[in-house]
Amino acid sequence: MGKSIIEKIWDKHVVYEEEGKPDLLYIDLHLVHEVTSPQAFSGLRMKGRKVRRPDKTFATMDHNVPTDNRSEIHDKVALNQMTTLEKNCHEFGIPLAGIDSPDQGIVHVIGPELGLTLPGKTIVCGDSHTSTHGAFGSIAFGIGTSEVEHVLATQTIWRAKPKTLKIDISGTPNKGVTAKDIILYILSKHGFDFGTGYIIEYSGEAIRSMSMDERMTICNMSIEGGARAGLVSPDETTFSYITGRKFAPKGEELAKAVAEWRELASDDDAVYDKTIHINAVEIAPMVSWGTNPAMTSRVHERIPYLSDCKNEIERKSLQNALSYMGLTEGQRIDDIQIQHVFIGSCTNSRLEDLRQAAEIVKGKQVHSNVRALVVPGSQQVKKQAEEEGLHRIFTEAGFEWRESGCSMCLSMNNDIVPAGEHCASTSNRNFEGRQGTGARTHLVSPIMAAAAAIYGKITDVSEVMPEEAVK
Ligand SMILES: CC(C)[C@H](C(=O)O)[C@@H](O)C(=O)O
Ligand code: SF4
Repeated sequence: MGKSIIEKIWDKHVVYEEEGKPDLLYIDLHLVHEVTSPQAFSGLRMKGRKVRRPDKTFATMDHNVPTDNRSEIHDKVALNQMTTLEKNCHEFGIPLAGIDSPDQGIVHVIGPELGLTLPGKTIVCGDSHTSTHGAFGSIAFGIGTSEVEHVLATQTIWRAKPKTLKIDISGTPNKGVTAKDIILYILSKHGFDFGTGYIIEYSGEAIRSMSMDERMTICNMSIEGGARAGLVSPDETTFSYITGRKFAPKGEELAKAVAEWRELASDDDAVYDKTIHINAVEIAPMVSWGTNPAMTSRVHERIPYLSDCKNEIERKSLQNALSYMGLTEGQRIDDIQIQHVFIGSCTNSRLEDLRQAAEIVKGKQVHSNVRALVVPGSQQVKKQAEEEGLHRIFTEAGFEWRESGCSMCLSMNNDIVPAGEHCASTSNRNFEGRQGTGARTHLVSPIMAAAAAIYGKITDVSEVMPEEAVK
C-alpha cells in the first residue's frame, strides 16, 4: 500500500513514540513573530535555557507594525512588542527581519519568499495560519505560546498523529473564480469544522494548474475548516518557485534536494481516512455574508432564509450573524453596500494578488463612499509591485498604498474598520470584531475586492472584468 505525503513527512520526523501517546516530532523550521513570542522567551530566560537551534529559527514583525508612517510609532503596546522581539532575537542569536529590513513582511509571506519554506519540512509558528506553508509540500501548523517555548528550547513538539483528508478538485474554474473562491466554496459547502483532526492534502487538476501564490491562498484557509494543516504535493511549479530564493539550496545541493522532494509526492495508491471531491465548475465568485468563513455564498445568490434552517441551533446562529452584520434574510448578496476595501493579509497580499486586482482597477476610480487600502504582504512584494508600476494604478484610482504588515486583517494596529461599516476584505476571518469593534467583514478574492472598491457595493467581478484580465 502506498503512502501519502502526510505520512511520509510525519514518519521521517518522529523522534519518540509510545502507544496511546502523542508523538515527539522534530521541527525543521520555527518562525517567530512579535505577538506570540515574548512570554516564550521570558520562560527560557527564567529557566536559564538557550535556543537549541537558532539556525532553524527565523523572526519577523508583522501583526502590529504600522503600515503608514513607520518612523513614528505611537502605540505603546505595539512598540513594546517590537522592541522586545528585537532584544530577544539579539540575546538568543535568532535572525530577524525587523521593521527596517528589506525582508520584513507577514511571517507567512516571507517564509516562502526567502526560501526558508521548503518541501518535506516540518514548520511551526505561534500563529494559526502557518498552514500556508503547506503549499510547498511541508507539514506546517500553528502552535501556542507555551509550545513556542518548547520548540525554542528543544526543536521538537508533541503531536498526535493526524488523520488524513484528501480534497480532490477537478475541472477548470469559471471566469472570475480564483483560489480564494475555491477555498471559500469548500468552507461554505462543508462547514467550519469539517477538517477537525485532519491534515488536508489538496490535489487534482485544478490544484496542479495553480501557481504557488494560489496554492498558498488555499492552504492558508485550511485552518478555517478546523484542519490542523493543509498541503499540496510538490511538483515542477514548486521547484521553480524555490530556485534562486535567498536561503534555498543552490546548485548541486538543489538538484539533490529536488530529487528527494520528487519522492515525497503522495503515491497513486495512497489511502486516506476521508476523501472529498469538488468540481471547480460548481464555483462562482464567493462572498461571506456572516460571522464565520463558512457563512459564504456565490455572489449571485441570496442570504439564506431563516425558514430554510435545519434546526434551532442553525436558526439562532443565522439570526445572530444577520443582526451583527446588519443584513436581512433573503437579501441579495450583490445588494450589500461597501464602505471599506482591504487588499492584503497572508491569504491574498502576494504579487499575483496585486497584479490581478490592478487589472480590474486600471483606469477606474474608487467609489466616493469607499476607503480602499492595498497592503503588500512583504517589503519584497511591495518593491516588485512598484517596479511593475502597480502602485501607480492603485494610487491613481484612489487606493492608499501602504507598507507591509497584517494591517486591517485584524484590529491590532491602526488600520481599523469603524463600527457598523462594511468591508470587502481579502483576509481570512470575519468573526465579530475582527477588523474593529462592530466592523462587518465580507471575505472575497482580490479581484472581487477591487470590483467592490470601484462600484461601492458587492459586484460580480466576472461581469465587469476586462478581456485581458481573464486567465
Ligand atoms: C495573533 C495571532 C496569534 C493570530 C493567529 O494565531 O492566527 C493572528 O495571526 C490571527 O490571524 O488571528
Ligand atoms: S495577516 Fe491576518 S491572518 Fe495572517 S498572520 Fe496576520 S493577522 Fe493572522
